[in-house]
This record gives sequence, structure tokens and C-alpha cells, in this order.
Amino acid sequence: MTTHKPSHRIPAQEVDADPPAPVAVSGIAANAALPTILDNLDALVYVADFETHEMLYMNAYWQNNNLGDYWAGKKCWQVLQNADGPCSFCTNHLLIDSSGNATGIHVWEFQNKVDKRWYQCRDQAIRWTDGRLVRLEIATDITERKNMEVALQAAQQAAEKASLQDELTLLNNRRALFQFGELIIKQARRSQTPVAAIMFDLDHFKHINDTYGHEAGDAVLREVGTMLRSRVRGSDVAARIGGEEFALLLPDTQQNQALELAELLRQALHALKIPHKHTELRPTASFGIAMLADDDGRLEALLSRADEAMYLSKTKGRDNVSLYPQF
Ligand SMILES: Nc1nc2c(ncn2[C@@H]2O[C@H](COP(=O)(O)OP(=O)(O)OP(=O)(O)O)[C@@H](O)[C@H]2O)c(=O)[nH]1
Repeated sequence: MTTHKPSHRIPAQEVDADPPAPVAVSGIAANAALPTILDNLDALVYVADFETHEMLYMNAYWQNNNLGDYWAGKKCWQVLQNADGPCSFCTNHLLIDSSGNATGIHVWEFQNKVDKRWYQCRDQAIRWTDGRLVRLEIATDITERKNMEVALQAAQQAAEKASLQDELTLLNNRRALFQFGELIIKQARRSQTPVAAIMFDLDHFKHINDTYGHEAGDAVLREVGTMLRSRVRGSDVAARIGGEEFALLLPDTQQNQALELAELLRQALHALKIPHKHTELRPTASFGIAMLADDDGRLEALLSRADEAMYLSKTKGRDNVSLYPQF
């Protein structure tokens, strides 16, 4: 079988031939084409006087994109911003120094008031035809990139929030408690102020689930979350750390203040009446309190003592408050 491979050999006369002569470009022709080139750029280009803000040149970008009328005889702030006076964010002062010399290129981003689009602006002082320094701006539309940035930022914030928030109760979750807790401990060590921890666990919660259903249990957890959020200070951290287990970290709080708050929360919980079908759900909880000790390395030590105190409340008959050193 014969194969017919294409020949890649270049004929001798082609190799030896002179390369094609470049087409001569006349400077005059290029100059004549300059307005056409500028008017076809995908960027706004304009020149304005430093003192009077009078527009000296603008390419067709603005008109091509239906953003405004012809610019001649107008000020830059009239044409570009539809404003009554010079823009507060004008960058002219950054383009020349105190001796009136050009300082270089200034690049910045802003959202235009007229078309609501974002631009990256490249500003510079250049010599005009009569020798004076004028403002040259080249502005490129970066709206798509900016929108993407904003969307990404919002998504990031939402993800961050979701990763620290308990969805059901809208309280902090366990991860948030530890994240904020370490900060609270560091700050307390620096300022030599006390930190209290309160833990509580709903009593016989399994009974609520088993008798009225999981949704009824969820409703109780949501109500506990609402009650808790309304009763803690902005500087406190309230978290749901397990199924029906909650923890509070209270910076700058003495033991007696923590006891008072725990008792208040116990009573508020005891008083909750959560309507469910033809009945009312009446949750209670057992509370434990511990204070940050000098030799507590990390948050775990403090929480584990609060947890011990909480289990004492369970063994004492539930719906009560226990303090760690008191047993
Ligand atoms: N509805 C609901 N129930 C949950 C959730 N997380 C955990 N639970 C339930 O919480 C109950 C906890 O039960 P137990 O650990 O036996 O505790 P308890 O019944 O509260 O008893 P004591 O703590 O001893 O008073 C279990 O039935 C879990 O299924 C949740 O997100 N929603």
C-alpha cells in the first residue's frame, strides 16, 4: 500500500526569493487616520483644561454608547457627570505638583453617576497643542469585573456567615463559639477582666420530640434561640453547640452577674409557652456556670467546668442553676 504524505519541502525558488517589501506607511496617512482610530477605541478618551475644566477633546465613545450629546463648549463635569460644578473626586491635583509639573499616571476606579457603570480611569497631565498642561483621561469600562467582584464578596460573606451561624436558632454555632471565645480569652488576659461561661441543656427534650414530633422540637429550639438573642449583650457570645445544648460566653462578667443572668434565663425559659396544635410546649433547662481561671489554657477547660456544673443541675432534678466551685 502506498501512502501519499504531503510534501513540506519548500521549493528552492521560494526560499531564495526576497521577502515581500513592506508596504510603506506614511506618517501623514497615520495622522489622518488618528481620529478614526481614537473614535473606534473601546475606551473613553478625553482632554480637559486644568483651570476651567473646559473639554478640549473627546473621542466618540460617549456618543457611540448614547451617553450624552456633543461635548464642545462644555465642562468635563457637565458632560461626564451631569453635575452643576467640579466633581469632589476630581483627580487634577494629583496630576501636577506644586511647581506645575506633571507627576505621572494616576489610575483609579469609580462608578459613573450618569450611566451607573464602573470605569478604570488612567489620568495624566500632558502638553496641549498650545503648550499648556491639560488633563488626559482614558477610561475603560470594568463593570462586568466589578459586578463579579461584588457578587463574589457577597457570596463570601454569606458563606462566612453560614459557617458561623446555626441555621435553626440563628445563634452562633460551635465553630463561632470557639473562634470568638479564643478572642474573648485573649482580650480578658490583656485587660485582666473576668470571663464567665454559662451552659444549658434542655430537659427531657427527647420526650418533646417523641411525643409531638421533630418539628415541634425544632420550634422549641427556635424559640429558645429568639429568647436568648433578646437577652444577651452585644459583646456576649450565645451559641447552640449541640442538639439541645447551648453555651454563653460573657466577657467582663463577675460570678454573681453570671449567676443572675443564668437564673433570669432559666425563668424566661420556664415561662415559655410554645403553641403546638391543640397544646402548649413548656420547655425547661438545666444550667451550669464556670469562671475563667488563671491556668485555663484554652476555652475547652472553661467549657468543660461549665458542662460539669450543668450535669450537676441535671442530677439535682433539672430546671435549676449550678455554679462550678459549689460542689
Ligand atoms: N427537634 C430536634 N431534636 C433534636 C435536634 N438535635 C438533637 N435533637 C434531639 O434531642 C434529644 C436529646 O435527647 P437526650 O440527649 O436523651 O436528652 P434529653 O431528652 O433532653 O434528656 P436530659 O438532657 O437528660 O434532660 C434527642 O431526641 C435528639 O434527637 C434538632 O435539631 N431538632
